[in-house]
Amino acid sequence: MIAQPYLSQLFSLDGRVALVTGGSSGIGRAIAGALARAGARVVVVARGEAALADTVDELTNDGCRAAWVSADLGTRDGVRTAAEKAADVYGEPDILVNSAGINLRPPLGELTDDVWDATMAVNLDAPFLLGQRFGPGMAERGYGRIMHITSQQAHRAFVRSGAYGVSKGALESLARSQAEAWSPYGVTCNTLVPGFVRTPLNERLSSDPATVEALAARTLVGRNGLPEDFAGAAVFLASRASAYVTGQAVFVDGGFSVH
Ligand SMILES: NC(=O)c1ccc[n+]([C@@H]2O[C@H](COP(=O)([O-])OP(=O)(O)OC[C@H]3O[C@@H](n4cnc5c(N)ncnc54)[C@H](O)[C@@H]3O)[C@@H](O)[C@H]2O)c1
Repeated sequence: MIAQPYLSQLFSLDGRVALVTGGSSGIGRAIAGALARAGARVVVVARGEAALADTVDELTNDGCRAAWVSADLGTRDGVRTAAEKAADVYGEPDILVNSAGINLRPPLGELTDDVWDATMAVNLDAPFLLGQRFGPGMAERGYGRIMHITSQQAHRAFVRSGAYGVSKGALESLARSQAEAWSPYGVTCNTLVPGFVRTPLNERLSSDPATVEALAARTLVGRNGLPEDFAGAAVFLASRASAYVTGQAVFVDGGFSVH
């Protein structure tokens, strides 16, 4: 039987350090906030200093411990430099959340090498490199939580899936590889799969009310997602409560994927 004090400790992130890429906007920002409010010290890594500073101000004003690192995760040097700067703040992370992502939407027929490379760099290479940098240390310390934010497009074709769907499908596979390598050492690796969430990522799609309504109608809950919908799942996957959950795709999509 699980005693009550033990149950609340299960979800606590006190003493943990988290690195959240894309933590200055949308889903990543909501996750960074949730992890910080659950007790973690959080470093947000993204592009754009104003949004980063604003995110960290919000958290520190709320009594949380948070810091930011500005980086271009679209280059390998950018990722490596960001990783070292982030680790300098509170030490190596126990929790790594890869939320930074881009969705350039040319149909496959019009896809250039440049769009392909840029998509893979941010959506797939950066999560891989950060995992390689921090996963072994987590395994050595006996506790780690890696989460990647993927997409419905990892699981089925959509209009203009192009490079984006491929990058997210590969990220699902990366999570399983990481889970296979590190789960025996206390490091779980999972993905969070959103439905449609209005954020700067899909500004153009979001500006068409008919599309937004049609997407909401495809959920079982009857509405599109909000960044805050990811808070609970992220705290669960970051905490000791999820010790036996690894290599999984956790759909936070209001039932979109099963409707
Ligand atoms: N919004 C949705 O409907 C939706 C659906 C499925 C999947 N996703 C995924 O969720 C994740 C978060 O998306 P969001 O909707 O919150 O997007 P967003 O545009 O609100 O945030 C993206 C974040 O990534 C960062 N970023 C982008 N390119 C970067 C780069 N080169 N270097 C450093 N940082 C960079 C941005 O600075 C920002 O913080 C993405 O991986 C996205 O693919 C979103």
